[in-house]
Amino acid sequence: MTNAIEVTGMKKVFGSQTAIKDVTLTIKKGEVFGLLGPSGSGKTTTNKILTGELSATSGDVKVLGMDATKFGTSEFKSKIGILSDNSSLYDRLTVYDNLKLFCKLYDAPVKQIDVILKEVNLQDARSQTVSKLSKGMKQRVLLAKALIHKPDLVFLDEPTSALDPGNIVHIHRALQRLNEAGTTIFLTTHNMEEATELCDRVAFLHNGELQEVDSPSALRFKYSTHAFHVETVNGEQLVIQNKPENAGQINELMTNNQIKFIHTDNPTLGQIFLKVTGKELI
Ligand SMILES: Nc1ncnc2c1ncn2[C@@H]1O[C@H](COP(=O)(O)OP(=O)(O)OP(=O)(O)O)[C@@H](O)[C@H]1O
Repeated sequence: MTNAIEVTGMKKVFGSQTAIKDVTLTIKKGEVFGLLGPSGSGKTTTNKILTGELSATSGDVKVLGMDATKFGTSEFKSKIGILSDNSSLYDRLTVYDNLKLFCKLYDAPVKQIDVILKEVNLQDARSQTVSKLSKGMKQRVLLAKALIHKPDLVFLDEPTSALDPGNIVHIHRALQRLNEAGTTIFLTTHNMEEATELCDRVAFLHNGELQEVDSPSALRFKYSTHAFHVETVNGEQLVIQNKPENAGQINELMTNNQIKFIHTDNPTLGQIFLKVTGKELI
């Protein structure tokens, strides 16, 4: 099995509202995949269907080779990790005791606690009571909880939303190390910088439909105007198309030491999303 997730024609209807229209998607094992979309686009619904919290109205959903009928089984639960809005901790217990409880629940060895606390850079907080932790530290404990049983695939719903830059860096580094060790990551976010930094591929979700699925780099190239933007030492702003016939102009500017700044037009994922859907990502 080389695919971690296989979704064909997935649809989810809530009463009169269709939250997910017709999503078809394959995610390979070992990938970091980002589902990007603004509020209400269907990210959480997708996540919940893939983790078994909700059933799709129609379509086929396979996760780690198992179809949706297996999503309630302990085998399925032992292979996936979840960090979402619903994830919680026991406030009155220490970080260590919280993780010890989850070790019991998942049948994971307690020696894994110190390994995972190191991964999220929280070794020094192991004896602290959870209620006394900052929001960012709590989020890192929640990530540790999602990873304590060494799942093959982790679902992360907005893992860094409203966190300060320091905590975001700790979480991103932990996710990168996790992925290097072979874990597949399914990330839902509306944070385009996060997606650009972490994801091998992203998909744009707009009104319950996928609009683009590709690597951030391929999307930025596809939607680039392929022009050089030059600011000269005299403050002149030039836009020069990246074409062989313009090589002489750039060469002349360089030879005469006229270039103050030069950069290619690299649209951000947020700008591309706006171009594709007509909507802001946030
Ligand atoms: N249980 C539910 N009952 C009715 N409608 C729902 C339910 N859950 C989600 N929806 C609707 O489905 C659509 C998609 O919601 P969803 O929560 O998946 O979006 P989202 O992209 O995760 O948004 P956010 O970033 O704000 O969490 C929304 O219009 C929402 O109102």
